[in-house]
Amino acid sequence: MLSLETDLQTERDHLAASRAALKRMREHAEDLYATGDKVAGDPFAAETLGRHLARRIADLADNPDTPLFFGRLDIDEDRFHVGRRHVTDAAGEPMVLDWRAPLSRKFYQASARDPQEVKVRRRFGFVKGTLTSFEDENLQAGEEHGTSRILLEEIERPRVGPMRDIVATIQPEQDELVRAELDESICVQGAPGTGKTAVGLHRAAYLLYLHRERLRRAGVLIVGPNTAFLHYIASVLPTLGEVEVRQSTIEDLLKTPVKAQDTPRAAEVKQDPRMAAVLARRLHAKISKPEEPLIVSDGSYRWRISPEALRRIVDDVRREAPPYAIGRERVRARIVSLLMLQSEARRGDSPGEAWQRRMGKAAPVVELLDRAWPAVTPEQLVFEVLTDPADDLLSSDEQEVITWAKPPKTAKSARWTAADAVLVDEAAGLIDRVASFGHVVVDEAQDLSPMQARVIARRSEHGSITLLGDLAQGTAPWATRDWRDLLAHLGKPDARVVPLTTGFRVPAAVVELANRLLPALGVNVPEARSLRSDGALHIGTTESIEEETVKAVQTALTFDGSIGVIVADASADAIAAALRTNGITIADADSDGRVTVLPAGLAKGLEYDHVIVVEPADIVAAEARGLNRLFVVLTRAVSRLDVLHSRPLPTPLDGVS
Ligand SMILES: Nc1ncnc2c1ncn2[C@@H]1O[C@H](COP(=O)(O)OP(=O)(O)OP(=O)(O)O)[C@@H](O)[C@H]1O
Repeated sequence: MLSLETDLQTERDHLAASRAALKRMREHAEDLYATGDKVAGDPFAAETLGRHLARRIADLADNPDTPLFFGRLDIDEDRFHVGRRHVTDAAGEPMVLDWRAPLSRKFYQASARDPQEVKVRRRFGFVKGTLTSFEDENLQAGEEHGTSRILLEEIERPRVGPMRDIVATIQPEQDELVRAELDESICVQGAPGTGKTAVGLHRAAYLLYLHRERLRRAGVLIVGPNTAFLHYIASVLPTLGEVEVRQSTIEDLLKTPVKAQDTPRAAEVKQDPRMAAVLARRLHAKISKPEEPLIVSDGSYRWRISPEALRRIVDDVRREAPPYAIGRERVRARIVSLLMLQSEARRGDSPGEAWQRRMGKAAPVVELLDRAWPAVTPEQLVFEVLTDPADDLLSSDEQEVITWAKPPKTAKSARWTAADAVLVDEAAGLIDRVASFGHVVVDEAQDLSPMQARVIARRSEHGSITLLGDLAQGTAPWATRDWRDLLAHLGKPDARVVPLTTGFRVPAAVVELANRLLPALGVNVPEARSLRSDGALHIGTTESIEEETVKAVQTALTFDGSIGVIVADASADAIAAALRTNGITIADADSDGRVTVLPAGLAKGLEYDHVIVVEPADIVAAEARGLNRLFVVLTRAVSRLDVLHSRPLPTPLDGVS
């Protein structure tokens, strides 16, 4: 007992010393920042150094509630504390190792079967930033805790506020994915709550640590399903010291403002991959073979290029298949080259750059280009296709549903829909190059349409992707049923597909209930196995659904943590009103309350300690993939789930009580 207390005190001393060392590192960076413009040679260097130091200072911020280290490795006679960032003492000796350092990997991967030279692995328990306990595994003596108490406490803690990092408790199968190589694209098929989002965010942080310069230049992009979700995950990367990652929905990646709505049928046709071919064909149909010679004067001489030579140029460039606008410039450049050759032959010397530029812009050259390879904007191309979608790739019925109901006069006055915005992006990718990110993480990827997948493919052409999703949670009309199909649209057909099946969120009883839906969902995915045997499930029938919901929320408020009331989208306002009438504060943009009323359509990716699902039959009836939506909704609960219904439960849940 005495030795335990002594040990605890030694660790607390190390924590205090590490804090002091971190403070010293931060002060040093602040001093450098203050004198940066004196040491840097020129204003540009000063600016770069300034930005670097400002980032470094932000990196070194100490948050008293977030422990500086969470583990220790004893290897030979050395002890290494593992934490969120490197901390060194005044002599440069490590006091805390960053969790992403190569040596730290042993903290996550070592086991009694394969100790990897680790004698003892120690995990620390903290309460509000104070070190209160530790747990040792003497791996070389064959001692290993199946499921650590500290991990169980972490996953069973009440969830309030945004998502937190999981660095202290990353599991070996998650660690494999987090530390995959930068050039490897991976697809994670994970049942609800298996840590897909967590893995994706930690992989981004890991890659930024290992390939900082390369990725800072090319950028890292995280794509999530909606802004509520992005808000929920927004603080994970900053707590890991990474602030320069772009987080966006697919819609926000696109430049076109959305001002109109498609019918579901029109949206479905527009999101079909054949539309990519329709746009490409329409674009290339604009290219034509010159029939007339080009005759152009430079003020001193008149030059002539034969139709055959012009046709050869157009044919060659078409075969090289560059983006369309680059093709147009290539044709122009080759015409100017031919003119230069003629000029050299006649005058005996090479004309200068100004002459070349002038000839490239000469009216006859521009007229020829406008006929043979006319300039076009992405909006113009989509406008033309939606004005007259005649193409044998589409049935006449499909052509009809996507034709403008009220055709705008010009592309500029068009009111675009969300699916049109994707088509405009496709057209933009055909016309010009799109900048590629170094790495892209896509969450809830099962819902991407093929055309949306191509939006991502263009932005990750020279980078890798981490695709995260669950086929069982696909709710969009075009949601994929097979990862290979989606990976092909993403341009990464050979990516590894890895399953995750250990659930960290949803208690076993709730997983069991949700798994009853799986056979009816038409997808082939492994079932989840919950790590949590705690939790409570309650299914209640009632005459008055609103009254019962109010009662359930009042009971839920007697426990700790967040409460999510999930209802069919159309009933959300009525339920919120009933709760307010009964004096219950509901969280919204202006207030933080513990109770959220969530339309089922927005539940994806989120979690609440206590979930109250109101009238499952309505949630199922609201959309074509309503059963998949119910599967999502049922798996949001961390500790307790109430299912309230006045109508019969959907068939796969028949007989549960
Ligand atoms: N290794 C871990 N240690 C502690 N908590 C974990 C671990 N892995 C995941 N979690 C927690 O489990 C919960 C679910 O994780 P996450 O949201 O990443 O799962 P998901 O697979 O993306 O779920 P969904 O399918 O619902 O989108 C989160 O609260 C997360 O912090």
